[in-house]
Amino acid sequence: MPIIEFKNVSHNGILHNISGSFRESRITTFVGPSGAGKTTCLKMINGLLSPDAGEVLYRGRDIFDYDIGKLRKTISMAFQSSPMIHGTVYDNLNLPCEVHGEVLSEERAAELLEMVDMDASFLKRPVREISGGERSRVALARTFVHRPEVLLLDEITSSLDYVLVRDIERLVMRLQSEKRVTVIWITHDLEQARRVSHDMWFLRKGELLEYGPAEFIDQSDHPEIRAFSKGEH
Ligand SMILES: Nc1ncnc2c1ncn2[C@@H]1O[C@H](COP(=O)(O)OP(=O)(O)OP(=O)(O)O)[C@@H](O)[C@H]1O
Repeated sequence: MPIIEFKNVSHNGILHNISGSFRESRITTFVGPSGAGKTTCLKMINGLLSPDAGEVLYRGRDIFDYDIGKLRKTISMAFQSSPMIHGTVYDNLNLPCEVHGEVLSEERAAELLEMVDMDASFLKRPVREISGGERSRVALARTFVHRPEVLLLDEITSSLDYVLVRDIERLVMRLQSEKRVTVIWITHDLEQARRVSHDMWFLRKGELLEYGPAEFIDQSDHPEIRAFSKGEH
């Protein structure tokens, strides 16, 4: 059974009758031209938006049948430019706990940093003093606070230079394979999508033109996909 499934999902004139699924413990990237509805789709998966028609299923059940607070622990999200609050790295890692009236232990915080190859001395550092690459690592560590089953990543490398982009890609791939999480990742960068994807979803103008194992992006007969894969968009 797919871990997540869209069934005839439409939303606000932005998404049109989307039906498709995501395999568990895989990296699926959302690709397609700007304005295609990628972010809108991602927000449907953790209940930030709801369909006007159709349903989004998590392990076979409509996501709105779940307690939405619990669901957001299971399905965690990181956005473009890694929004951070003022304060220390610890304060930022603690944020998802604070939202749920919990407190993150120092030990767990150190463990989370270790997962992203940072040492515990960073916990007391103000975030304004850390580098862009370290910020991205902290943002990624933060998505793991509640031991999620699914990570939703929206353009997490778009503000980084090429070397750091590759570092973060390797990190996500390592964490995905170690923790067996399901990753759903929006990227504007088709080369990045080719490097990291097991599967892809190709969206255009709110329609899902094709999805499945990533190779289709270079083998599709669909003229729109062929043009996109050759950079003609
Ligand atoms: N709250 C909203 N109200 C009305 N239109 C919206 C809203 N949010 C997004 N849109 C529109 O819906 C379309 C899809 O937006 P979305 O952000 O999902 O696309 P995207 O594929 O993620 O785009 P990009 O790659 O540029 O980030 C766009 O035309 C956008 O302007």
